[in-house]
Amino acid sequence: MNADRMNMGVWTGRIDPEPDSLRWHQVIRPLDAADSPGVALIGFACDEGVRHNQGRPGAVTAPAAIRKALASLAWHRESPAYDAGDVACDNGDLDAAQARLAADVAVLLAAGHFPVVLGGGHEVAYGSWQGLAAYLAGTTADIPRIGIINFDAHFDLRDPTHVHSSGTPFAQIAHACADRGWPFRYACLGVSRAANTRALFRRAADLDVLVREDRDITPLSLERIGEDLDAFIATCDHVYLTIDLDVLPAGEAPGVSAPAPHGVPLALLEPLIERVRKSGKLRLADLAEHNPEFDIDNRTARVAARLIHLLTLNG
Ligand SMILES: N=CN[C@@H](CCC(=O)O)C(=O)O
Ligand SMILES: [Mn+2]
Ligand SMILES: [Mn+2]
Repeated sequence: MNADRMNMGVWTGRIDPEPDSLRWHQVIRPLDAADSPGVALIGFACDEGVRHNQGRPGAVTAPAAIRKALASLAWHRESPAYDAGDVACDNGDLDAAQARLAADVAVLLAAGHFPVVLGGGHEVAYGSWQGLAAYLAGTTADIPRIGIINFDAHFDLRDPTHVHSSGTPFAQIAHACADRGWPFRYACLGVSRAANTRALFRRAADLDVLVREDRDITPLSLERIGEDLDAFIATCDHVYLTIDLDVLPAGEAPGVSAPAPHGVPLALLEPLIERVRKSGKLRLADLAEHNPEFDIDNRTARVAARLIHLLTLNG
């Protein structure tokens, strides 16, 4: 494993004296103590891509902030949870950091774990996806149909020709799929029309991306959008879920590089994420763009922790 920065000391919190009152910090163990498959958290302590994308750096400390928020949440799982430590971005070499994350994600998948990657800027996605791709390439002769479901205010489909950043991961994945002769199946939900240029909308259309804008995700449309998501998932063999926390309204997630004036509230996001989890095809998830420097009362870290709790509820 490339992840080395391990600090189990972050896993502390309240301890209730009554029985059956466990919290994450009392249950989670270091990965090297793993004896059976479970959830494996791995941090991507990197905001180099945010820097390359003219954003506000700070996401490098997000993995620790998210672990801290998760530590005190109630434990409702049956199978174990492990902390695999952090992959860091050394000497600003983003491509190398993504490759090291990918290698670790592939190892975790091969061991039967459900990896949840704690970004980091959204450049984490290129590392996460490469890990799933490497694992699948090594285990099946068939061409894998990977569905990427991104909850995000942004497409992150910028042209990666000149710079690799937090704004380019899905364009990089599209190129990687084309090189391999694999289909590129991408759904981006929560997109802000105001925050994405016409060029990006055109690229999304050219790539046949399933797009739902932030303002179109309402209590009334939720069921229909859920059905659209189910139909998308039905065309895929494996799902990679990536959640950019800037999809949430700025009031719910202030601690991000690019806070959303509109956003999609957690109350609408959760039922959609539940559908993804219940599909039985979810292999890998990550959370991106948390920036603790701009958080207010750990709101964003708490939302991230709650989403991890939701994603791992029935394991
Ligand atoms: N991962 C973030 N991507 C956004 C950032 C937008 C911004 O910084 O305003 C993007 O490139 O569009
Ligand atoms: Mn975003
Ligand atoms: Mn993003």
